Amino acid sequence: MSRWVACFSGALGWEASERRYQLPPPRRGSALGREKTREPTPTILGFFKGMSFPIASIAVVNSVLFGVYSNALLALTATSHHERRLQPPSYTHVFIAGCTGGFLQAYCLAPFDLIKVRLQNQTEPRARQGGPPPRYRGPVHCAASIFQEEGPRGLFRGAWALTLRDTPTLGIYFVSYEWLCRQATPGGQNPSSTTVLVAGGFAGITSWVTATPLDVIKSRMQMAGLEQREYQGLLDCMVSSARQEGLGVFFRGLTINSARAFPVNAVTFLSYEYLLHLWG
Ligand SMILES: C[N+](C)(C)CCCC[C@H](N)C(=O)O
Repeated sequence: MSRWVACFSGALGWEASERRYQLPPPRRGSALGREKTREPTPTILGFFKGMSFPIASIAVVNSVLFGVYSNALLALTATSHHERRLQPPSYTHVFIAGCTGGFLQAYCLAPFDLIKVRLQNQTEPRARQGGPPPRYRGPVHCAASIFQEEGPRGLFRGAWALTLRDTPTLGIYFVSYEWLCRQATPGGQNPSSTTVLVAGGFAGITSWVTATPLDVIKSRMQMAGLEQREYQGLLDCMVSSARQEGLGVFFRGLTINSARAFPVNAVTFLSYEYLLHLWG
């Protein structure tokens, strides 16, 4: 039980905006014929658009990830968290446990992630006078509309790409974290808070670097239902994106993903370790 509770530490993670992944929007008419619409004044709040929902959902998702990971590691190694400092698990076991956690969390994450991507890509500003109302009024309305318009399976659009993105990369995530902690910690001792922060931060970067190509594809597939653009599947999305925009498309958002990954995952691992220590 304590292990699952500890996993709520993950509530600290959230994901950056997805707008960067989409194709550039079509130009709106020439300078002469351009409509005079009043754009709302940009505010700092724009950076937090659509964030309340991911923050709430990430608690559930990270609980599943860290809960499955630590229980899978327990089943594989038969050693508790405390015993592991003296009998460290093999990297193969860490990788398998991480992949298991990644695989299961991807399915819980899929509908939340889809709603987040759709809301973040909604470009109609709420405040525009006389403009079209936003397609989705909020997360619940978004979920209900997807369900109605695209069916229950619509809520799992892009879930395959998400599973492919998260299964191996979360294995890499936990292996990097373990490896970095072991490098900086004398045998048999617990890693210091600084080590946990730095190792967690770099583990986040490593896993996002490896996940970014499939992250781009996943987001495009999730938007496809809305944009009336159908891809035949994952491979078709990859090939057509690469054809139209070159191979660089697979690394779109890499810098921002990595910059965000360091603090988020540093704090996630610190709270995970701290809570396990408290209740483990
Ligand atoms: C596997 N992938 C790279 C997608 C995520 C890995 C880190 C998970 C963390 N919650 C975060 O959002 O950074």
